Amino acid sequence: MIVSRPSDTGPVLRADGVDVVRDGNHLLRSISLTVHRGEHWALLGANGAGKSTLLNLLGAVTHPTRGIVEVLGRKLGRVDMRELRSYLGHVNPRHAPDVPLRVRDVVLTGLTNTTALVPRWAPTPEEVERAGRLIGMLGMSARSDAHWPTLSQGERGRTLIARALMPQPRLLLLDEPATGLDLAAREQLLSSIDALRSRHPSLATVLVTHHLEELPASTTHAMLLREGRCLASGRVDDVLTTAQVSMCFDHPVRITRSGGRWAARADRVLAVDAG
Ligand SMILES: Nc1ncnc2c1ncn2[C@@H]1O[C@H](COP(=O)(O)OP(=O)(O)OP(=O)(O)O)[C@@H](O)[C@H]1O
Repeated sequence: MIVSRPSDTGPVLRADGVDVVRDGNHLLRSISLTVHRGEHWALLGANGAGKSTLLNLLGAVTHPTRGIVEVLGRKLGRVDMRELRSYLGHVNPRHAPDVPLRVRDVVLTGLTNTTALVPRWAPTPEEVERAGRLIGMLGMSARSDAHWPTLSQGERGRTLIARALMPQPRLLLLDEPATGLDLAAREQLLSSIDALRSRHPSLATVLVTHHLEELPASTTHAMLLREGRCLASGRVDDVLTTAQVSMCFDHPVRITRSGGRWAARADRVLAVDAG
């Protein structure tokens, strides 16, 4: 079992020949992926493609059935998963505090990885200051005294990212962070993610989404999943092509990139041909 902080060198994540089988169903087949410092990966695929299953492996939540997964240089199966999880930030949009905490207290619970403030635990002045800086970076300073139930969904999302960053993780996992956000809230969130990445150049991130419009411009790499298999993986401009994304979603779409961001439009000519 590990007792020391994971090493700061080598790949942040490595999966090699990973299969996940649950109740006789193959949820992932032969998945391999290496994520280095400073890389920002997008995991894309249709409903049920296996994105959350893969993110749960990368977040040291579950074990693979076959193959190797190394998180921060530690091989799953040989480590204390709970301890390993304390070294990475995992933003789960379904997270909810047990009690109606204020934004800055929700962010501080990132240090204890709990849903409430731990009794008789107190953050250091440096930790309080860091929480304030992260709240500012995520554009939430004006709301830092607001209580969780009064926050909009977009404000909750940004609060949870600040919370996940409190332990100064080398790896941040984002599970559909823009789902349910209106246009302005989505754009604020994506700008915050871009700002975060440029201020922390050695941070690695993996972001799951169904929608190319929800990818921050700072995305560097992508993996397309279809029915549990990797269809394409590598540098983002090599992966997010019209042909590959159409195959991934089993629907003809045309992919464009402008101002760093992506858009997918149904390709009517191909759709008619396909029909
Ligand atoms: N414990 C389980 N036992 C059997 N099947 C499961 C189990 N967990 C997930 N699945 C199935 O595995 C497939 C992949 O699920 P997963 O949640 O990883 O997909 P996803 O790409 O994240 O989908 P979505 O975009 O809808 O969230 C789905 O068909 C799901 O129903």
